[in-house]
Amino acid sequence: MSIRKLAAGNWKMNGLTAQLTEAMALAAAHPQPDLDILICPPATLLAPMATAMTGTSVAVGGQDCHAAEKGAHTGDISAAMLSDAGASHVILGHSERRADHGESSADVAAKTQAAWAAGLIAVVCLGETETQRDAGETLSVIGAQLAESLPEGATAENTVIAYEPVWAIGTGRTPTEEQIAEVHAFLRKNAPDAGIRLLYGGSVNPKNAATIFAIADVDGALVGGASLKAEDFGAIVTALQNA
Ligand SMILES: O=C(CO)COP(=O)(O)O
Repeated sequence: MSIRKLAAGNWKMNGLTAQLTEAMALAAAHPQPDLDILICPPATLLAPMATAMTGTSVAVGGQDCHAAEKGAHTGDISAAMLSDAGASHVILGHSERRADHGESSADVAAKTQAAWAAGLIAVVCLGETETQRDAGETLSVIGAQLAESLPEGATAENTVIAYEPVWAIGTGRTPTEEQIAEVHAFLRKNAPDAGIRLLYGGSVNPKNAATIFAIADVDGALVGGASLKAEDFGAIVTALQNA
């Protein structure tokens, strides 16, 4: 089975209007890529970025949504609102949200349902902490997160899974190729649909991208810091295209 690759950027809490030019430069540099490109900017930039990316190769996504359709949830954003602003995807269960906002895998599953109901593709994040890896618990942690974060009905069309070891995020440290291969093989075998795209995330940069993309069952990347600059993210897109 051939799986279409996905280069996804997570801008996290970075980016003002002036940085829309980075997305525009990325789109201009990759007019007809043989893969999917996604940028998930902060919510404030969703609508203007979606407008700027209309007719380009770059899709736009949110970084979180509420599990409820609407209502009295000050400061939150519903999946329908993301879609209305031009998003096609939403990142859910990022470790920063699990840590900063106490999100459980059950919360992530409820948000995933909400995303699907609004027609969004859910990019569901999983990953072990360094303590868990050191204790030899990586696959059991990933297995539990996978089972509990994905509701019934996950398919290659509505879901992407991102493996992001917590200790590799923003640290410049990456797992060994064997460690990434082991988790991705586990995810391929245990995901509800073998066609679900499996992204690796955590300190991906233009220098290590080609090595990471050569690993079996890595269908792309979820890139943080290096997705903020068109030049860096563009080099990662090119590495994925050439993998
Ligand atoms: O958390 C990440 C993407 O969601 C990875 O972040 P960095 O690429 O900055 O390590």
